[in-house]
Amino acid sequence: MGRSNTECQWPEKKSRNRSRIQIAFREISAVLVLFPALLGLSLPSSAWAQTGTDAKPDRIKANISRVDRDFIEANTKRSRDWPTVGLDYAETRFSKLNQINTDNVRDLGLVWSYNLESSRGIEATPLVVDGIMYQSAPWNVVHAIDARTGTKIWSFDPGVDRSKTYRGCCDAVSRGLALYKGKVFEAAYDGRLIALDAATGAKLWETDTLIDHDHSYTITGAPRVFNGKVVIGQSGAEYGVRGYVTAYDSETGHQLWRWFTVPGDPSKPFEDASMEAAAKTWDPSGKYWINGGGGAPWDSITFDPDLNMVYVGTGNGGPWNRKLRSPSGGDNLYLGSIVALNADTGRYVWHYQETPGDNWDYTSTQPMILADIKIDNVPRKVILHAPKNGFFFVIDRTNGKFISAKNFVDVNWATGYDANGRPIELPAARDADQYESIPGPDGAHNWQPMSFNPLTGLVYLPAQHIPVNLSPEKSFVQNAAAPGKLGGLLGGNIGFVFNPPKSAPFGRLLAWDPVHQKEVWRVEHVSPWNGGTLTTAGNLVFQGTADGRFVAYDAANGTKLWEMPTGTGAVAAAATYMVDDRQYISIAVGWGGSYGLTHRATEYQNPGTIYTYALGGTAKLPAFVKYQTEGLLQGVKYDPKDIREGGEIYVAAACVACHGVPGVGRGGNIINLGYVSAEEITNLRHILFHGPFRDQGMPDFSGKLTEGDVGKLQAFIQGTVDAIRPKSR
Ligand SMILES: O=C(O)c1cc(C(=O)O)c2c(n1)C(=O)C(=O)c1cc(C(=O)O)[nH]c1-2
Ligand SMILES: [Ca+2]
Repeated sequence: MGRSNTECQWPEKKSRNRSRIQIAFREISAVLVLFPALLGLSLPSSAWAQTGTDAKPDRIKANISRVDRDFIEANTKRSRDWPTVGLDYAETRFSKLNQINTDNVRDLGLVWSYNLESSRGIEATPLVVDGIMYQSAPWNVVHAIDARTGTKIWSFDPGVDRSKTYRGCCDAVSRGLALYKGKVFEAAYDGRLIALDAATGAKLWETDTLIDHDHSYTITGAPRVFNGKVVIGQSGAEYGVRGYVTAYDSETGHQLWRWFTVPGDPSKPFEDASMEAAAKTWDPSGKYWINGGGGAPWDSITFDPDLNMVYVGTGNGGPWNRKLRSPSGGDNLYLGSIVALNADTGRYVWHYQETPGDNWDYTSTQPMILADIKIDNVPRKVILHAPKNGFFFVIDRTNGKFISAKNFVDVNWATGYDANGRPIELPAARDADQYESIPGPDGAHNWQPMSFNPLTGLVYLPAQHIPVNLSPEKSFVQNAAAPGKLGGLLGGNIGFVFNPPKSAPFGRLLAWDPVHQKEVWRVEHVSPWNGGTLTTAGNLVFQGTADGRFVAYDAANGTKLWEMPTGTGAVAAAATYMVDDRQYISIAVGWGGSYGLTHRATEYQNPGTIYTYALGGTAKLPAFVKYQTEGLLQGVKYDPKDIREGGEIYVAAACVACHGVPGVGRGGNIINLGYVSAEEITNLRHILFHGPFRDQGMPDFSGKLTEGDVGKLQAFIQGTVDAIRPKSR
């Protein structure tokens, strides 16, 4: 599906006189987007006018105590509140509110803004019940806010050790919170599940959800709560972990059940029959269990109260390259799958594997929507899903049977799915020594939530194209992963690639008809990595964009009806709710996440901010802060013969993942090393060894890089910048 986008070109194609090396390095910035989150920028925090709150703890306690299954199901009928991350159990992000609609949306104005005082990605949709808003920010700082006025009620900082941020691949993000019977639940980056008193922010209990701390586990996903159980997965499949989901008692934090996504060491007893079955699809000669095999369920978990099933979206293989993980092949269950579990026991019920034998970081963790739709005039209970691999899936959620799949952007790894729901693969995608992966590892759709409007019958999907050249990693050391350690990255599929991808990246908003599996309308954006969507009974779709706008479209045809600037790129999805009979819309903005670490599409770098809008709102936007850097790096001494080896170190030590390619692009939410002062690069050893940015998550390279490596890195950084510096005539 999808017209090809030929008018966009890589910028370098327009200029002719560039050396091969600079082109290579430019393309690496698009290639390697998935490693430890390092430097943040410290931002000035502006003063925000706030007008107070009358939200007293007793009132909050009384209201949030009501949030249980009955409340959430009742709210699904009217959408007055936004009590769960995806609005309802089905995670439709379709609000029945229509006070704001296509006729009056032009009168939408700002009511308040709230400074989250952060410089990293904001990915969470706020929860709002009875006018009390709960928002999670980077490193899991939780804010409780009066939604009428934007006044802080309380905030809670769980004290995540920021110097360990490099343990995760893709920024210090949190995808949201959960509410249940008077408590706020959050899963912290360091693996703790924490219950807070919704009225006061006091910690009620916390539990360590990680099975070990030697492997590089983190958590970025939102917990889900149902029937007194808090369910959470974790992240780390780029770094060698074994994925699992666990349910905890919402009152006490005691573990109730756990289900692993991939099998463990076959010489030990299997945890359950589903693991025994899965092990048959892995080649034990890969010794995959030493590093876990992957499958980290780092985002989507949904619940169907009627079927009493929990649906888990599982992650990619670790390492990505199947030849290293499972040398003789195999589907490697349950990577890249949707798995249904019994909600009471966590026992496996069914699975559908969207990407058998993953080789490309094609996770199925992307947000699911449970919908009841008619297909061939027969009512079906389905899951709508657009995982990274570029196909839109409709799956029967009662039994996991494949109904249909269609690519929603161009893909080059498979031509389609057969009637049994198996992809028809193109051999080059696994066998080529160098392969332009489309979709690339950032996916044709990533975690940015889609929404489904039953009135239009359309899914609003933030789609993208970020091609990446993959090549088997020559220096890969089997089962020796450790972030920030030379040669220890677990990609296994990312060599030092010299040729740029042939196609240009893009981002677009798609309106997708899941019944007929076809695109109905699209909006082209200036950049990939745009926000999740919200749709309403006012016939509207709302989306934040990478280039710093919050936009409303007509849900039927995609006509743009309204927009406001946001002062930074927006990636999270918005929420809407009623307070005192007035409909509000809130979005938390803050540029970041995997692609956002190294790329940007705005000239502004405002701190993470919640914007709240209503009809007739007249509040002023906060001042926008220009993104500023030093000029192009100049004057660092180096030996040109060190450039190439320095580049290999720059890739292997994962510098490129957070800092991009020196001088190519001016950085995402982390600085590009081509735009810092010569002193900083001259003194690089002081930054690499026991350096000053450890408290922002940069690894300490002591003992991992040598003094000689430092000189080579300096050569690569300054040499690359010199290669691309515009020549004076
Ligand atoms: O395999 C994993 O464990 C894992 C974890 C995460 C994460 O926790 O954020 C991401 C990914 N993979 C990933 O592949 C990916 O594209 C990605 C994007 C983002 C983000 O927040 O922007 N996280 C992640
Ligand atoms: Ca991944």
